Amino acid sequence: MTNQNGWTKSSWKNYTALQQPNWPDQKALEKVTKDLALLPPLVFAGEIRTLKALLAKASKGEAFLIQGGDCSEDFSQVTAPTIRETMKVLLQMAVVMAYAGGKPAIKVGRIAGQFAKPRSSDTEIVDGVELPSYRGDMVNKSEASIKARTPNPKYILKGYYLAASTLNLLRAFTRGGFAALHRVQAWNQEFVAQSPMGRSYNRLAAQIDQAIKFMNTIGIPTDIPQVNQTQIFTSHEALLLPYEEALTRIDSTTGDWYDCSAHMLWIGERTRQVDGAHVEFLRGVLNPIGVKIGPDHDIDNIKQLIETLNPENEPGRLTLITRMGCDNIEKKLPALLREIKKEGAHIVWNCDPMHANTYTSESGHKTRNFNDILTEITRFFEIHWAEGTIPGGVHLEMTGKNVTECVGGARNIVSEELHNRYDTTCDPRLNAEQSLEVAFQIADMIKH
Ligand SMILES: O=C[C@H](O)[C@H](O)COP(=O)(O)O
Ligand SMILES: C=C(OP(=O)(O)O)C(=O)O
Ligand SMILES: [Mn+2]
Repeated sequence: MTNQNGWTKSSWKNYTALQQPNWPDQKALEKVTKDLALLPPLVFAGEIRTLKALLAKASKGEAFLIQGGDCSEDFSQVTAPTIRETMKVLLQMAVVMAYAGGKPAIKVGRIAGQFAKPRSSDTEIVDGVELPSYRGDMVNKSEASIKARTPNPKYILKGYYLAASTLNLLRAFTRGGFAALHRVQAWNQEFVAQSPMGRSYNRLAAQIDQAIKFMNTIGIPTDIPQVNQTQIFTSHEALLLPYEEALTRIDSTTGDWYDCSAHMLWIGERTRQVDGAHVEFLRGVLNPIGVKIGPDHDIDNIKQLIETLNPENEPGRLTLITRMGCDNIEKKLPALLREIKKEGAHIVWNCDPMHANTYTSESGHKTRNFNDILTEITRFFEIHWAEGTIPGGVHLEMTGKNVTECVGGARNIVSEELHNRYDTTCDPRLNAEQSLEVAFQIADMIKH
């Protein structure tokens, strides 16, 4: 079935798709995608439209987007504690934005499907042996052996089921009372509570608690969805196009196409070619779409991407996720903002302060420095203020766990400590305390 300009859910196949795994068994891949196409969608189109409406507010400065989660979700970490702790940090960050920053936060996880990774190189050398690179748990395993690194399409199906169970738990927590504002104090984790950030958070939580008690005292009902419930949306990089196609469905209520693998999908820095398969695929679904933009972008090319992905200039449809690096952002972002502003395009400008601030420590760990991350965020805000554009959100690699993957922060993790709890299978994440610290800093800026 075709919609505008020859798009179908398979038309991407006529274009070049970069960063696809070398599946050894094409027949097995086809079988998996056929099976997937018969399985239920993971999200409902109505929820996707709700997110788009919220993002339209972020594009006007009336809300702030917090998008965050693992670089690469790990199948073995799809457990209740891991999901709960990541969700708690997102809730904490959102409450800090809303209470200290005075702006409602839109919570979007890199969760329930962030299982496929683009890599700089097809192979890597581990202990002198050349192996295919790890490309995410939906593709191969991170262990260093030829067998583990061979792409296997059955992992796609496993990823679908794990995404479904993650979403199920998120819905239960956010709708079933766990995320109620009465419990704002309980979201602080033990290892964070004793830290400077944890103490600031506790003070803020106590004030919210008092406000709710006061409302109860004077007879304002607090047993209402605005207090009792919340919504966490899902997102991932739409990299594995056979998976995305299989979950792309017509919404029976409107007749429109949606990619029902997640509420929001983004296109990575490495796959955003205007004439590439990823752009072709995403232009035809009505979800909110993100595009990563690194320091080597060409402004005319970004204009073409905007025209292709959002020809109607619909607010909330397009989020541009800039990841320039703390040293490059002042050179690169102002001209981009100025030129796109001239076009009158409605954009949610989102700051990814992680991906251009990565380096390898002496110990051999891929890491990021907390100060570089904060510097990129601060400059992002300052540049937007100077250009008269709107800083709409932040995109973080983070976890609720007490990992030691990024150096710095209030506890000043040093590079010698990275090996203590370095659990990521791909890029280094902020831990719960470092994430909360970022939230307080942002809250200060969104009050502006
Ligand atoms: O998360 C993103 C990418 O997969 C990652 O940054 C690329 O890393 P690499 O250069 O180690 O392949
Ligand atoms: C691969 C990623 O980012 P980018 O496309 O910006 O490099 C990512 O977000 O993990
Ligand atoms: Mn990453």
